[in-house]
Amino acid sequence: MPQKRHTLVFDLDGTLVDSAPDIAAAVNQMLAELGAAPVELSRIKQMIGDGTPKLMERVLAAASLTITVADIMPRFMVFYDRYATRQVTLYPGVAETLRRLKAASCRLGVCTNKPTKATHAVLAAGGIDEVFEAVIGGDALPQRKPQPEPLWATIKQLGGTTETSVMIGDSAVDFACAQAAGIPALILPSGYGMAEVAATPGFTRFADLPDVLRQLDT
Ligand SMILES: O=C(O)COP(=O)(O)O
Ligand SMILES: [Mg+2]
Repeated sequence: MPQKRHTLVFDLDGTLVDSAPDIAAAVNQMLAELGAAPVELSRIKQMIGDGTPKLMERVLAAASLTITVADIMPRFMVFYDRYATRQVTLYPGVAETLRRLKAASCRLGVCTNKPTKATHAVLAAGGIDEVFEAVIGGDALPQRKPQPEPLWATIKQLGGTTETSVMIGDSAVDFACAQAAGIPALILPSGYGMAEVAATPGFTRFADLPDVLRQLDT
């Protein structure tokens, strides 16, 4: 029997994959085209987690550019898709742990604020696309995390309920989304959004997940 909470919904950027170098490359290629100076990777990491429009708003502010997000977005997405899988890596233990959970009859989904096209490209590049039965990207619905709708949609596609589900993420956005949706969140300490949210005690590496899930039942 799988554990009580066996519908597992994962965040992508900063949780399953280290995608910040690719996102930074896309940002900085776009800035170069606009004649602006690059933004450091460490700063860009702090801008990831609320989706690409918010990322762009923060980048434009950091670079003191007055062009609007709406005007620059189509061009940024060209760079975003071009660079999406150049350097991306899975965090240690991710592929093995996901397969282990799947073998233990868990249903796995992704609920990310990353745009859908790049999400599928990253999952395929990491060789983990077939373990997920539901993938909801940041542009899939009118709402995005921390609003609960994309999380509820992922749970529904997985055939779960709020009683069977857990969100696994790396940021205050994931935490707030899980709270709004009415399910527990497990937050890793290694991601991008750690300035405003505490990591889940005992969850220091992705490979801890099966043990942390078992403890949720007790
Ligand atoms: O694209 C983003 O801003 C973040 O994506 P995430 O929801 O997978 O962390
Ligand atoms: Mg994230």
